[in-house]
Amino acid sequence: MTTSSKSALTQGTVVTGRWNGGRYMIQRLLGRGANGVVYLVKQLDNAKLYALKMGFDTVDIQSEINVLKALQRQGRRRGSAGRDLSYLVEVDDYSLQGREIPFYVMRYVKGDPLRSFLAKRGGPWLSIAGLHLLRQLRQLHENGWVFGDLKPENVLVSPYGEVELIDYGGVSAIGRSVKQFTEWYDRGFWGAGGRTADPSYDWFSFTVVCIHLLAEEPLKRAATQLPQMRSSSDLLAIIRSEPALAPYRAWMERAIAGKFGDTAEACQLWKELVTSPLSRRKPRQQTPRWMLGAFALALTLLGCAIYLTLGF
Ligand SMILES: Nc1ncnc2c1ncn2[C@@H]1O[C@H](COP(=O)(O)OP(=O)(O)OP(=O)(O)O)[C@@H](O)[C@H]1O
Repeated sequence: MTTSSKSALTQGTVVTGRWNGGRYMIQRLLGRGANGVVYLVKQLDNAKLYALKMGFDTVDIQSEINVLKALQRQGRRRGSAGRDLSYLVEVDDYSLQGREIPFYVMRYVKGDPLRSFLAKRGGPWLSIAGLHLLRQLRQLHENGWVFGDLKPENVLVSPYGEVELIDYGGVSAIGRSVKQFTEWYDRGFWGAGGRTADPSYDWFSFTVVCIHLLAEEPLKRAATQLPQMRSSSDLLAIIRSEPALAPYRAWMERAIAGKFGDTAEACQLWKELVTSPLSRRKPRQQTPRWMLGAFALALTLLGCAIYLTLGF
């Protein structure tokens, strides 16, 4: 695909599907990645907002669509009330300057990427967002898929810590090779295992994502060593020494070693640590009064989110 599909469509442009005739008006650009451009659009028939992704490459976007369709079918078959049933809205082509550009329409996820969410809310919110993220991964794994390219940019978080995975371009069937990955979060990069798609591949990436978000500097130092020096021991050393990771230490050691029975167990253990006293311990140093107030408010909000998530 040439630059015509890579350059952004302007606000107000109406994208009409060639085969189904769906009409979507571009509201604004949501983001741009390696595989496509994503717009916020309004469906003209019902004025609902959606996210519309236009692919740069027909093969890449088609494989993403195939995964989303398969997830939808599996969700229907199992009668799951999961999100996948409504995530993919429609698939079509858009004719632009004599070219057919494949696109798909999906649910618009209103949220912040994981990094900005934690920057706004504070590190302890990783407990709740992490639990939601693990539940999303469990759903995928139980349906026979591995997410593969797990990284902070592919995780959008709602104000209460609910999580949506976006970008299904890296999803692979369990047992196949992981088809898309990003160095730091890749088990192979750390010499810690192969790139066969199995649930433990995602547990590993999940752990490096958490380390990246809570202990960026030591991770950066370890990742920029010579490849022959790099190993999972570097990650374990960070996990064991960084105070911000202390609440998650035991869980992360198991994740790096791939030692959960399945992702349901990984979720259960994460849930237990989220509710353990260590993860809720308050900082001890002298803190200005206004900051204590803000901290108390943040703790209350976090408490509410945990309450809602765990369904007490
Ligand atoms: N459903 C959605 N709702 C809201 N925003 C979205 C949605 N899907 C994607 N985005 C935004 O668009 C950006 C690019 O989307 P996406 O990651 O799917 O593209 P990509 O080309 O596959 O990216 P990558 O380079 O990571 O492979 C995302 O970072 C996000 O900000």
